Amino acid sequence: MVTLTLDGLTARYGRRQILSAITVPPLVGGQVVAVLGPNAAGKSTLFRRIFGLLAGGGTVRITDAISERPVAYMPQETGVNAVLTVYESVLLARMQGRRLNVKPEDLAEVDRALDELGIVALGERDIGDLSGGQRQLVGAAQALVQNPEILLLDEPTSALDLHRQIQLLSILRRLAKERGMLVIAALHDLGHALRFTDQALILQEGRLAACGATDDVVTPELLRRVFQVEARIESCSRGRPQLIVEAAI
Ligand SMILES: Nc1ncnc2c1ncn2[C@@H]1O[C@H](COP(=O)(O)OP(=O)(O)OP(=O)(O)O)[C@@H](O)[C@H]1O
Repeated sequence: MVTLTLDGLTARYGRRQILSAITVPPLVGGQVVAVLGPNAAGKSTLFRRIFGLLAGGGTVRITDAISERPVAYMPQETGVNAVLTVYESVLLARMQGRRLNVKPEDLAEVDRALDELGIVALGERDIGDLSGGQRQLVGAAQALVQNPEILLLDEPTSALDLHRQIQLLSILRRLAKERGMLVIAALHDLGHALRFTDQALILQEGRLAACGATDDVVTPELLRRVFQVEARIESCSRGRPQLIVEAAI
């Protein structure tokens, strides 16, 4: 199974240090990992550093990958500056780094990604004409169509309605298990993190405040210390953890 190890990662913008020595024990495929933290904690910077868009100290080690390009990345903001249909944009994402020699299996993968995300009906629409939420699902399709072993998603649910948030997180969880994929997603909804993710990395001011099984790590004490909210975690009638926020501190 693919494994990602982060060892002493640092990153800076100009002279400003953003990430300080982020060391994370091996993250193994088949699970969903949440990257959590307040605004400006360094979540997007960590994704850019892992994907190689940003240089810095420390090492990003990927072991036991099968493909040559095992990582796909969906940024927080997916710019739309091309006149392409949704289908074309997802196909283009599929062909990244390869000659534009489209094979039937490439088209099948595009169909599969659109189908997984429930956006087949958007296929012929221009991406520039989509709503924010629709565009976010297309961004997820563009990442998924690459059949990555490691999928990095920067706030993939921020523009989605509640139904689609739950749908996308459920799909990611299923695909992680089915394909042995390592899904790493930045999330602001800690309740969703508790329900849909196996592990969590908590960032605070560019440092790793905690990491481990989400249930173990997201505690009232951490919510107070890092997220500055007074909150409880209770079990719902189905035994799932439920986050109840009392107040901002
Ligand atoms: N291109 C850039 N140039 C300079 N500073 C940047 C740049 N991008 C981000 N920063 C700074 O780096 C820090 C971390 O930003 P980052 O976007 O990684 O945070 P984040 O945890 O993803 O935040 P959010 O939850 O608000 O999306 C912030 O202080 C931000 O102002």
